[in-house]
Amino acid sequence: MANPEHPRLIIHDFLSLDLCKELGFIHKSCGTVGYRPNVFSTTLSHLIATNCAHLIMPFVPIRERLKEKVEEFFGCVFELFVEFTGLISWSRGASIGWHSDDNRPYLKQRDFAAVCYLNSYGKDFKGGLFHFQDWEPTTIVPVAGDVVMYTADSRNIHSVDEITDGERLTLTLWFSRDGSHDEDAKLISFLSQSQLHRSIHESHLFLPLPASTKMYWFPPEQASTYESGCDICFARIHALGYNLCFPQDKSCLSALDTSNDFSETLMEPLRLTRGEELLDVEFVNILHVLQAVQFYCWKASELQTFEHEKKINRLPLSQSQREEVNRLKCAFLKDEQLAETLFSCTTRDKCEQHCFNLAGFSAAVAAWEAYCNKLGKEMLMSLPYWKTHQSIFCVPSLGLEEGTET
Ligand SMILES: O=C(O)CCC(=O)C(=O)O
Ligand SMILES: [Fe+2]
Repeated sequence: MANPEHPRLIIHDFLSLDLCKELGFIHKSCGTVGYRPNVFSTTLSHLIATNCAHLIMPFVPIRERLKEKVEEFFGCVFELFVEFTGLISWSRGASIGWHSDDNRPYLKQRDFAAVCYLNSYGKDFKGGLFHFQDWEPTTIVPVAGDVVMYTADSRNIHSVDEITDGERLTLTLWFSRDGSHDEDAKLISFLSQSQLHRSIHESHLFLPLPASTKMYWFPPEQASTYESGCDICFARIHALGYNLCFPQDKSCLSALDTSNDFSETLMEPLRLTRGEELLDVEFVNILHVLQAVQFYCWKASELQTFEHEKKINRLPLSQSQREEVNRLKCAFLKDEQLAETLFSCTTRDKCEQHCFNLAGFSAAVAAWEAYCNKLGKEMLMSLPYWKTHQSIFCVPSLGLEEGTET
């Protein structure tokens, strides 16, 4: 039963560690610059907009379980709508002072919040403790898998300490009693539009399509000049020990030299380099590269047994490729120190972040494709049911709830 003066609930191990890692993969390969300084976010509508609608599938059972739990605990069965779902990460320097989550006129529809911690204090980041102003518990130490639920009103004034190292990651949902703020209805309409020309019977490649380059440029206020800061996708790739260059037959160097609008070059085919070597595989754009390297990071230890036919070779970098790598770095990583501050964690073992073997990486590229195709199929099969019910849910006949936690 909720304490009527401060209705809140903390549940440990609500999400499995693998689910936390999967959502981490989605955020680190699809996120954009967020709404506050040093904050990055991935919304479901952004996933749809970047041709990654299939990546909303892992959220579906979690949203359902969270909504049920909130309804049950706060005593409002079958009353709530999900108003917002998003992955939110905070890097060094981010914090938030005392506030309630409905504290703006445009946020009044928010009745309840659920914050799921996807990584852990002390291991993945420092700082970032959550505090309630009144009543117990006064402090919550974020641990991967735990969730805190509370009413969005002034009975639950809270704050988050400044992050001092690493990247703190959460899945945050807000719930409303007001059906006109139902996120599902908007998402389904957007999804229907975006999937109009797709059919379940065709096999598809679910390749990401970057949004406006401004959404990936940090810090955002300097987006128009591109004179400082970095592209966050580029920075994340770099933080994992990789660099980029163009495919052989392509010379975009002139664009880098002369045009201010060089940012578009990351929307074009790219290849990966590591140290003095080129990995001989072509990606359609920077988001494609980022998904592959983040997937490898997520799954590295499980890929030994994955059977596939994608054998990637490595070649020594030529002098001109080396120059190209450096020029791309100069263009998209104007402030290398800043990128390091945002996306690497000094408490973390660097070897863990940087380990690489070619067979594992080749398997990851193939396994990523299989993963996307599986989710894509499930999404396309679910969509007609979602449209009919105007609600996003696990369609039982598809067995989608198999992978969920209990
Ligand atoms: O991430 C958290 O622990 C809480 C974040 C928060 O208070 C908010 O986004 O309003
Ligand atoms: Fe909050």
